[in-house]
Amino acid sequence: MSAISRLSVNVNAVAMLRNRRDLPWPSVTGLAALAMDAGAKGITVHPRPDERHIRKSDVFDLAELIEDRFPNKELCLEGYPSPDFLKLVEDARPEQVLFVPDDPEQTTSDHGWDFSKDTGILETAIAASKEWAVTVSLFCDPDPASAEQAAALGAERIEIYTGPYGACYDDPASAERELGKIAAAAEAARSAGLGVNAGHDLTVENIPPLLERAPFIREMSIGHGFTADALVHGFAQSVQRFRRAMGEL
Ligand SMILES: CC(=O)[C@@H](O)[C@H](O)COP(=O)(O)O
Ligand SMILES: NCC(=O)COP(=O)(O)O
Repeated sequence: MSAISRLSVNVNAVAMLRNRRDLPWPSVTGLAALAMDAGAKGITVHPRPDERHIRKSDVFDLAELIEDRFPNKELCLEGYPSPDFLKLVEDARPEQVLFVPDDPEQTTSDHGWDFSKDTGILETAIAASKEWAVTVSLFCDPDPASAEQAAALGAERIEIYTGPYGACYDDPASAERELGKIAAAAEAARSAGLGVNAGHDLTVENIPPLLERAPFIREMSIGHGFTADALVHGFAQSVQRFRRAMGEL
Protein backbone atom coordinates (compact mmCIF):
# COMPACT_ATOMS: atom_id res chain seq x y z
CA MET A 1 0.00 0.00 0.00
CA SER A 2 1.45 3.42 -0.86
CA ALA A 3 1.78 5.76 2.13
CA ILE A 4 0.32 8.85 0.51
CA SER A 5 -2.95 8.67 -1.33
CA ARG A 6 -3.88 10.75 -4.35
CA LEU A 7 -7.49 10.92 -3.25
CA SER A 8 -8.88 14.21 -1.97
CA VAL A 9 -12.55 13.74 -1.16
CA ASN A 10 -14.74 16.67 -2.21
CA VAL A 11 -17.58 17.07 0.31
CA ASN A 12 -19.67 19.65 -1.60
CA ALA A 13 -22.46 17.11 -2.10
CA VAL A 14 -22.56 16.26 1.62
CA ALA A 15 -23.10 19.96 2.36
CA MET A 16 -25.79 20.16 -0.32
CA LEU A 17 -27.69 17.33 1.34
CA ARG A 18 -27.30 18.91 4.79
CA ASN A 19 -28.61 22.24 3.48
CA ARG A 20 -31.98 20.68 2.60
CA ARG A 21 -32.93 21.17 6.26
CA ASP A 22 -32.01 23.57 9.00
CA LEU A 23 -30.17 20.74 10.74
CA PRO A 24 -26.49 19.93 11.23
CA TRP A 25 -26.59 16.52 9.49
CA PRO A 26 -25.27 14.85 7.51
CA SER A 27 -22.20 16.35 9.13
CA VAL A 28 -19.63 17.79 6.71
CA THR A 29 -16.82 17.54 9.24
CA GLY A 30 -18.01 14.11 10.42
CA LEU A 31 -17.89 12.62 6.92
CA ALA A 32 -14.65 14.42 6.14
CA ALA A 33 -13.11 12.80 9.25
CA LEU A 34 -14.46 9.43 8.17
CA ALA A 35 -12.89 9.81 4.71
CA MET A 36 -9.51 10.82 6.15
CA ASP A 37 -9.60 8.02 8.75
CA ALA A 38 -10.25 5.63 5.86
CA GLY A 39 -7.12 6.82 4.01
CA ALA A 40 -7.98 9.86 1.90
CA LYS A 41 -5.10 12.34 1.63
CA GLY A 42 -7.38 15.24 2.37
CA ILE A 43 -10.57 17.14 1.71
CA THR A 44 -11.56 19.49 -1.09
CA VAL A 45 -14.37 22.04 -1.03
CA HIS A 46 -15.58 24.57 -3.55
CA PRO A 47 -17.54 27.22 -1.63
CA ARG A 48 -19.66 29.02 -4.20
CA PRO A 49 -20.83 32.64 -3.69
CA ASP A 50 -24.46 31.58 -3.08
CA GLU A 51 -23.36 28.98 -0.47
CA ARG A 52 -25.58 26.44 -2.19
CA HIS A 53 -23.50 23.70 -0.59
CA ILE A 54 -20.31 24.60 1.29
CA ARG A 55 -20.67 27.59 3.64
CA LYS A 56 -17.83 29.78 4.81
CA SER A 57 -18.31 28.32 8.29
CA ASP A 58 -17.68 24.81 6.84
CA VAL A 59 -14.33 25.96 5.51
CA PHE A 60 -13.21 27.09 8.97
CA ASP A 61 -14.61 23.95 10.61
CA LEU A 62 -12.71 21.76 8.13
CA ALA A 63 -9.48 23.75 8.55
CA GLU A 64 -9.78 23.33 12.33
CA LEU A 65 -10.56 19.61 12.01
CA ILE A 66 -7.45 19.04 9.93
CA GLU A 67 -5.23 21.14 12.15
CA ASP A 68 -6.45 19.47 15.35
CA ARG A 69 -7.01 15.84 14.34
CA PHE A 70 -5.37 15.25 10.94
CA PRO A 71 -2.18 17.31 10.83
CA ASN A 72 -0.77 15.20 7.99
CA LYS A 73 -3.83 15.65 5.77
CA GLU A 74 -4.60 18.55 3.46
CA LEU A 75 -7.43 20.97 2.80
CA CYS A 76 -7.87 22.22 -0.76
CA LEU A 77 -10.11 25.25 -1.36
CA GLU A 78 -11.46 25.83 -4.87
CA GLY A 79 -12.95 29.04 -6.21
CA TYR A 80 -12.88 32.10 -8.44
CA PRO A 81 -10.26 34.55 -7.09
CA SER A 82 -12.70 37.32 -6.10
CA PRO A 83 -11.72 39.57 -3.16
CA ASP A 84 -14.18 37.62 -1.01
CA PHE A 85 -12.67 34.25 -1.92
CA LEU A 86 -9.12 35.51 -1.45
CA LYS A 87 -10.07 36.74 2.04
CA LEU A 88 -11.34 33.23 2.80
CA VAL A 89 -8.03 31.75 1.63
CA GLU A 90 -6.11 34.25 3.74
CA ASP A 91 -8.19 33.53 6.86
CA ALA A 92 -8.53 29.74 6.54
CA ARG A 93 -5.00 29.04 5.18
CA PRO A 94 -5.70 25.76 3.36
CA GLU A 95 -2.69 23.74 2.21
CA GLN A 96 -3.72 24.29 -1.42
CA VAL A 97 -5.93 26.64 -3.40
CA LEU A 98 -7.32 25.87 -6.85
CA PHE A 99 -8.28 28.95 -8.80
CA VAL A 100 -11.20 28.23 -11.13
CA PRO A 101 -12.63 30.64 -13.75
CA ASP A 102 -16.23 30.13 -12.64
CA ASP A 103 -18.98 32.69 -13.05
CA PRO A 104 -21.08 33.03 -9.83
CA GLU A 105 -24.14 31.77 -11.71
CA GLN A 106 -22.40 28.69 -13.07
CA THR A 107 -23.96 25.32 -12.19
CA THR A 108 -20.61 23.58 -11.95
CA SER A 109 -17.06 24.06 -13.25
CA ASP A 110 -16.91 23.40 -16.98
CA HIS A 111 -13.74 25.00 -18.40
CA GLY A 112 -10.20 26.03 -17.56
CA TRP A 113 -8.62 29.51 -17.55
CA ASP A 114 -8.30 31.52 -20.74
CA PHE A 115 -4.69 32.69 -20.40
CA SER A 116 -5.08 35.20 -23.24
CA LYS A 117 -7.28 37.41 -21.05
CA ASP A 118 -7.26 36.22 -17.42
CA THR A 119 -3.62 36.80 -16.47
CA GLY A 120 -4.10 40.05 -14.47
CA ILE A 121 -6.41 38.59 -11.86
CA LEU A 122 -4.33 35.42 -11.65
CA GLU A 123 -1.03 37.25 -11.10
CA THR A 124 -2.50 39.12 -8.12
CA ALA A 125 -4.12 35.99 -6.66
CA ILE A 126 -1.01 33.85 -7.10
CA ALA A 127 1.25 36.46 -5.47
CA ALA A 128 -1.10 36.80 -2.48
CA SER A 129 -1.43 33.03 -2.00
CA LYS A 130 2.32 32.60 -2.05
CA GLU A 131 2.64 35.20 0.71
CA TRP A 132 0.21 33.12 2.76
CA ALA A 133 2.25 29.96 2.03
CA VAL A 134 -0.68 28.33 0.23
CA THR A 135 0.20 26.07 -2.73
CA VAL A 136 -1.39 27.41 -5.93
CA SER A 137 -3.03 25.28 -8.58
CA LEU A 138 -4.84 26.54 -11.70
CA PHE A 139 -7.79 24.80 -13.33
CA CYS A 140 -6.78 24.12 -16.94
CA ASP A 141 -8.37 22.63 -20.00
CA PRO A 142 -6.51 19.55 -21.21
CA ASP A 143 -4.15 21.39 -23.52
CA PRO A 144 -0.35 21.71 -23.33
CA ALA A 145 -0.32 25.48 -23.97
CA SER A 146 -2.44 26.10 -20.85
CA ALA A 147 -0.02 24.06 -18.77
CA GLU A 148 2.93 26.12 -20.02
CA GLN A 149 1.09 29.39 -19.41
CA ALA A 150 0.17 28.31 -15.88
CA ALA A 151 3.85 27.63 -15.19
CA ALA A 152 4.87 31.00 -16.66
CA LEU A 153 2.44 32.74 -14.28
CA GLY A 154 4.10 31.10 -11.27
CA ALA A 155 1.55 28.42 -10.38
CA GLU A 156 2.95 25.35 -8.62
CA ARG A 157 0.37 22.90 -9.94
CA ILE A 158 -2.42 22.60 -12.44
CA GLU A 159 -5.62 20.64 -12.18
CA ILE A 160 -6.58 19.24 -15.56
CA TYR A 161 -10.32 19.49 -16.19
CA THR A 162 -11.46 15.91 -16.87
CA GLY A 163 -15.19 16.60 -17.39
CA PRO A 164 -15.19 15.89 -21.16
CA TYR A 165 -13.36 12.59 -20.53
CA GLY A 166 -15.83 11.62 -17.78
CA ALA A 167 -18.74 12.42 -20.07
CA CYS A 168 -17.57 10.19 -22.93
CA TYR A 169 -15.90 7.39 -21.01
CA ASP A 170 -18.41 4.83 -22.37
CA ASP A 171 -17.48 5.57 -25.99
CA PRO A 172 -13.96 4.12 -26.57
CA ALA A 173 -13.02 6.32 -29.55
CA SER A 174 -14.04 9.55 -27.82
CA ALA A 175 -12.49 8.47 -24.52
CA GLU A 176 -9.21 7.72 -26.29
CA ARG A 177 -9.24 11.16 -27.91
CA GLU A 178 -9.85 12.86 -24.54
CA LEU A 179 -7.20 10.73 -22.83
CA GLY A 180 -4.70 11.80 -25.48
CA LYS A 181 -5.41 15.47 -24.70
CA ILE A 182 -5.12 14.93 -20.95
CA ALA A 183 -1.86 13.00 -21.32
CA ALA A 184 -0.34 15.72 -23.55
CA ALA A 185 -1.30 18.46 -21.08
CA ALA A 186 -0.02 16.39 -18.15
CA GLU A 187 3.34 15.81 -19.88
CA ALA A 188 3.67 19.51 -20.71
CA ALA A 189 2.90 20.45 -17.11
CA ARG A 190 5.41 17.94 -15.78
CA SER A 191 8.10 19.20 -18.19
CA ALA A 192 7.39 22.75 -17.01
CA GLY A 193 8.04 21.63 -13.42
CA LEU A 194 4.42 21.68 -12.27
CA GLY A 195 2.63 19.16 -10.07
CA VAL A 196 -0.26 17.62 -11.98
CA ASN A 197 -3.73 17.16 -10.46
CA ALA A 198 -6.90 16.06 -12.23
CA GLY A 199 -10.56 16.48 -11.44
CA HIS A 200 -14.19 16.50 -12.46
CA ASP A 201 -16.47 13.56 -13.07
CA LEU A 202 -13.87 10.98 -12.11
CA THR A 203 -15.15 7.55 -11.08
CA VAL A 204 -13.86 4.14 -10.02
CA GLU A 205 -14.33 3.04 -13.64
CA ASN A 206 -12.66 5.89 -15.51
CA ILE A 207 -9.64 6.43 -13.21
CA PRO A 208 -7.53 3.37 -14.19
CA PRO A 209 -7.24 4.20 -17.93
CA LEU A 210 -6.44 7.80 -17.00
CA LEU A 211 -3.62 6.76 -14.66
CA GLU A 212 -2.25 4.40 -17.29
CA ARG A 213 -1.71 7.42 -19.54
CA ALA A 214 -0.51 9.81 -16.81
CA PRO A 215 0.73 7.73 -13.84
CA PHE A 216 2.44 10.75 -12.27
CA ILE A 217 -0.84 12.54 -11.49
CA ARG A 218 -0.42 13.43 -7.83
CA GLU A 219 -3.94 14.31 -6.75
CA MET A 220 -7.52 13.69 -7.79
CA SER A 221 -10.31 15.60 -6.07
CA ILE A 222 -13.53 13.67 -6.38
CA GLY A 223 -16.98 14.70 -5.20
CA HIS A 224 -19.94 13.85 -7.39
CA GLY A 225 -18.76 10.38 -8.43
CA PHE A 226 -17.43 9.68 -4.94
CA THR A 227 -20.72 10.58 -3.27
CA ALA A 228 -22.74 8.53 -5.76
CA ASP A 229 -20.46 5.56 -5.01
CA ALA A 230 -20.70 6.14 -1.25
CA LEU A 231 -24.50 6.09 -1.32
CA VAL A 232 -24.19 2.47 -2.41
CA HIS A 233 -21.06 1.34 -0.58
CA GLY A 234 -20.64 3.71 2.37
CA PHE A 235 -18.10 6.52 2.77
CA ALA A 236 -15.22 4.46 4.19
CA GLN A 237 -15.67 1.65 1.66
CA SER A 238 -15.70 4.18 -1.19
CA VAL A 239 -12.35 5.55 -0.04
CA GLN A 240 -11.02 2.00 -0.39
CA ARG A 241 -12.69 1.54 -3.77
CA PHE A 242 -11.26 4.78 -5.19
CA ARG A 243 -7.81 4.09 -3.75
CA ARG A 244 -7.89 0.63 -5.32
CA ALA A 245 -8.84 2.21 -8.66
CA MET A 246 -5.79 4.48 -8.20
CA GLY A 247 -3.57 1.41 -7.68
CA GLU A 248 -2.88 2.32 -4.06
CA LEU A 249 -4.30 -0.80 -2.38
C1 LIG B 1 -13.26 22.70 -9.86
C2 LIG B 1 -14.10 21.55 -10.17
O1 LIG B 1 -13.73 20.73 -10.93
C3 LIG B 1 -15.43 21.36 -9.69
O2 LIG B 1 -15.75 20.08 -10.04
C4 LIG B 1 -15.97 21.59 -8.37
O3 LIG B 1 -15.23 21.28 -7.29
C5 LIG B 1 -17.33 20.96 -8.25
O4 LIG B 1 -18.18 21.95 -7.90
P1 LIG B 1 -19.71 21.62 -7.65
O5 LIG B 1 -19.74 20.58 -6.57
O6 LIG B 1 -20.28 22.93 -7.22
O7 LIG B 1 -20.29 21.09 -8.93
N1 LIG C 1 -11.75 19.61 -8.53
C1 LIG C 1 -12.75 18.66 -8.85
C2 LIG C 1 -13.55 18.34 -7.66
O1 LIG C 1 -13.24 18.79 -6.58
C3 LIG C 1 -14.70 17.44 -7.72
O2 LIG C 1 -15.31 17.35 -8.93
P1 LIG C 1 -16.51 16.28 -9.09
O3 LIG C 1 -15.94 14.93 -8.73
O4 LIG C 1 -17.58 16.69 -8.13
O5 LIG C 1 -16.89 16.37 -10.53
